[in-house]
Amino acid sequence: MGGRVNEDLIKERRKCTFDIKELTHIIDCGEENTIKRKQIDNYILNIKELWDDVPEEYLSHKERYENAIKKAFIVLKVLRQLHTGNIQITDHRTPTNVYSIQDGIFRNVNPLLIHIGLFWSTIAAQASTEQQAEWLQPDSSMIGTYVQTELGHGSFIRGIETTATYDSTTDEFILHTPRLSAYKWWPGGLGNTANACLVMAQLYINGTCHGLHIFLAQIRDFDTHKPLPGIKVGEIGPKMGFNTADNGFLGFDNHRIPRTNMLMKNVQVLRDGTYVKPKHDKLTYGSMLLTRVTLISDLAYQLSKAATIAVRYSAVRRQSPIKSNEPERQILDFVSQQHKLFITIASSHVYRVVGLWMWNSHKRVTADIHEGNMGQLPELHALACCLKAISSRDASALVEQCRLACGGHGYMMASNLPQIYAYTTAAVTYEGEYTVLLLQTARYLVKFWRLAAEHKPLPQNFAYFEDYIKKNFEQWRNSPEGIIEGFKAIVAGKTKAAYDTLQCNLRNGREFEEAWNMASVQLTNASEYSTISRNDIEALQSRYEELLALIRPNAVGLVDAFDIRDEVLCSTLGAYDGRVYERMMEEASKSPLNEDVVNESFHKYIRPVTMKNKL
Ligand SMILES: CCCCCCCCCCCCCCCCCC(=O)SCCNC(=O)CCNC(=O)[C@H](O)C(C)(C)COP(=O)(O)OP(=O)(O)OC[C@H]1O[C@@H](n2cnc3c(N)ncnc32)[C@H](O)[C@@H]1OP(=O)(O)O
Ligand SMILES: Cc1cc2nc3c(=O)[nH]c(=O)nc-3n(C[C@H](O)[C@H](O)[C@H](O)COP(=O)(O)OP(=O)(O)OC[C@H]3O[C@@H](n4cnc5c(N)ncnc54)[C@H](O)[C@@H]3O)c2cc1C
Repeated sequence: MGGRVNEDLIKERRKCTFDIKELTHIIDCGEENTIKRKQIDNYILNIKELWDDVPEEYLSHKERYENAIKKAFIVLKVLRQLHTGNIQITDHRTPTNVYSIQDGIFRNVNPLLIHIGLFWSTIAAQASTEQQAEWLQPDSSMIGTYVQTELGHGSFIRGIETTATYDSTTDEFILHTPRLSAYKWWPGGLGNTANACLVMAQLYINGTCHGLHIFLAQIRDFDTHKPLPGIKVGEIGPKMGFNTADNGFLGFDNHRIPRTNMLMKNVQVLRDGTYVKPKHDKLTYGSMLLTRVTLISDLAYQLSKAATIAVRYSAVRRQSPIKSNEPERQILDFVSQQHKLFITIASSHVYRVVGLWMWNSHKRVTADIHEGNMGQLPELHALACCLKAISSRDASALVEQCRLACGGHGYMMASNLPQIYAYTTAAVTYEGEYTVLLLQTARYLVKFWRLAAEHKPLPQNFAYFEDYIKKNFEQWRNSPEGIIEGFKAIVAGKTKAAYDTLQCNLRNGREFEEAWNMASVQLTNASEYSTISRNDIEALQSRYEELLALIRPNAVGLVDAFDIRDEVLCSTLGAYDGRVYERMMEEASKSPLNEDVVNESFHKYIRPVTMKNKL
C-alpha cells in the first residue's frame, strides 16, 4: 500500500531522543547480526510464493494446512540453501532470526516447527556419534516430530504408558500402545506431515522396566506416505491457535524397530540385552530443558510484536480531549495507556536479556555434561522451569493487555493481536505446564531452605536464605540493588512459609507427598515479605509515573528499534506508516461476505420470512 506516513507518527519519530539503530544493534547483539538478519529477511520475504492472496482466516481447516505445508517446504528449501551457504540461521542470541520471519509467512505456525526445532536437535543431543552420522544427513528423507505426550499423561511423564520391549531373538524393540489413554496426542506435525518420530516410551528388558527412553520410529512409507502396518495416526482437530501445526495422535500395534533405533548417546542397550545406565537419570529430559530455555527468547519476541502494534496504534489513534476545550488527544497521552504499554516494551527487553543469559548458561552446562560433570544441571533445570513458567504467563497477560489497549480494533484478526495471544498462551501449557514447572523450582528451593534451617553449609547462590534467618536483610532502598534485595527477601520468606507448612503437615502425620500437595498453593504463590513500607511504595509509585512521562516521547522510537517488518507484523494497526484506517478498510474489502451486493442467503432464508410478514 503506497501513501504518506501518518503525521502523528512522523512527529513521534522526530521527538525521539536516542539513536534507534543503536538500540536495534543492541537487541540483535551487534551490528553484524542486524546486517545478517536483514539480508535473510530480504531474501526470504522476496519469495513471491510465500504470500497469500486470500487472508488465511477465510480458509478452511484443511486449506489452511495445505497452504501452510506448501510454504513450509519452500522455507525448508531456503533454510537448507542458507545452511549450505554457511549462514548461521538458528543463532538464538538474536530473537529476530529466520525463525521469527516465519511468524509473518505463516501468520500461524509452521507445520515443520517441531521437525526443525525439536526433532533434529534431540537427535543431535541424544543420539550416539554413529546414529548422528546415519540420521543427520542433509538429504535425509525423514520428516520428524517429537512424540511424548499421551491422551492420559502430559505433565507426569513417568506415567507414560507406551512400551518399548526388547526382543533379543530379533534384536528389535516392540513399540506398543496398550490402551486408549496411551495413545500419543499433541505432537506438532504428526497429523499429516511427519514420516518419522522420536517416541518417548517405557523401556522393558526381560520383564524389568528401566523407565523412559527415546526411540526413532518410521511411521509412514517414505514414498507413498501411507501409515506403516501397525501404525494408527491422524490429526487431532481445530484448536484455539496453532491451527496449521498439524498436531496429531499416534498408536502402535506391536510395531518393531531395530535395537539401534534407541537414542544411545547417554544410555545403551547392548545386543545381549545388557542395560548401560546414563550418568544422570534425567538426561533423557534434555530436549524439554533446551526448548524451555529457547522459549524465553521467543516470548520476548512475541512481546516486541504486540508492543509495536499497540504503541504505533496508540500514537495514531485520537480519541477524547483531556481538557474539554482542547482537540482530541493521541490515546498514547493517557497515562493509564502508557502504563499498559511501556511495561510490555520493558518486559520484552527483560526476557530477551534473561533468554540470552539462559542460552549461554545452557551452553556452559552442556559442555560440562560432555566432560562428565552433572553438578550444574539441577540449578539450570530449576531456573529454566521457573523462567519458562513466569515468562509465558506474563507474556500472555501482556499481549492480552496490548490487545485490550487497542480497543475494539484489537479484537479484529487483522490486528494480528488475537493470533499472537493464541500462540503465546499455548506456551503456558506446552513444554511443561505452568504450575507443574513452578513446583519443580519450589522443590529445589525447599531443598536448600532445609539446609539453611538445619544450619548446614549453603552454596553462595543461597547465602540470602541464611541472611533471612539471621534477619540480616538491609532496610529497603529505593534503587535497583534495593529492589533485588527485596526480591531475595520475598523468595526467602515464601520458601520459609511453604517449608513451615510442609513441616507442620508432616508433624501431623501426613506422608511427605501428601504434605507437599497440601502446601502447593504456598509453594507457587508469592507474598510480601520484604522490609518495604507504605511510604516506600508511594515513592516507588511516583518514580514509576515520572518514568512513564520520560519514556513517552521515545515510545515510538523504542518499538521502531525492535525493527520488525510489516510483512512479519501482519497488522493493520501496527504498520510502520500508521495508515490504520486505510488498511482496515482494505482488509475488510477482502471478506468473502463482501463479494456479492446481496448474499444468496437473503433469497433463501431472509426474504421468505420478511416478505411473508409483510403480506
Ligand atoms: C529455524 C529455527 C528453529 C528454531 C526453533 C526454536 C524453537 C523455540 C520455540 C519452540 C516452540 C515450541 C512449539 C511447541 C512445542 C511443544 C512441545 C512439547 O510440549 S513436548 C512435551 C513437553 N512435556 C513436558 O514438558 C512435560 C512436563 N513434565 C516433566 O518435565 C516431568 O514430568 C517433571 C520434570 C515435571 C517431573 O519429572 P519426574 O521424572 O517425575 O521427576 P521428579 O519430579 O520426581 O523429580 C526427581 C528429580 O529430578 C529432577 N529433574 C527433573 N527434571 C529434570 C531435568 N530436566 N534436569 C535435571 N533434573 C531434573 C528434579 O529436580 C528432582 O530432583 P531432586 O529434587 O530429587 O534432587
Ligand atoms: C499447542 C500445543 C503443542 C504441543 N506440542 C506437543 C508436542 O509437539 N509434543 C508433545 O509430546 N506434546 C505436545 N504438547 C503437549 C503438552 O506438552 C502438554 O499438554 C503439557 O505438558 C501439559 O500436560 P497435560 O496436558 O497433561 O496437562 P495436565 O497435567 O493434565 O494439566 C491439567 C491441570 O492439572 C494440574 N496439575 C497436573 N499435575 C499437577 C501436579 N503434580 N501438581 C499440581 N497441579 C498439577 C495442572 O497445573 C493443570 O492445572 C503440546 C500442547 C499444546 C497445547
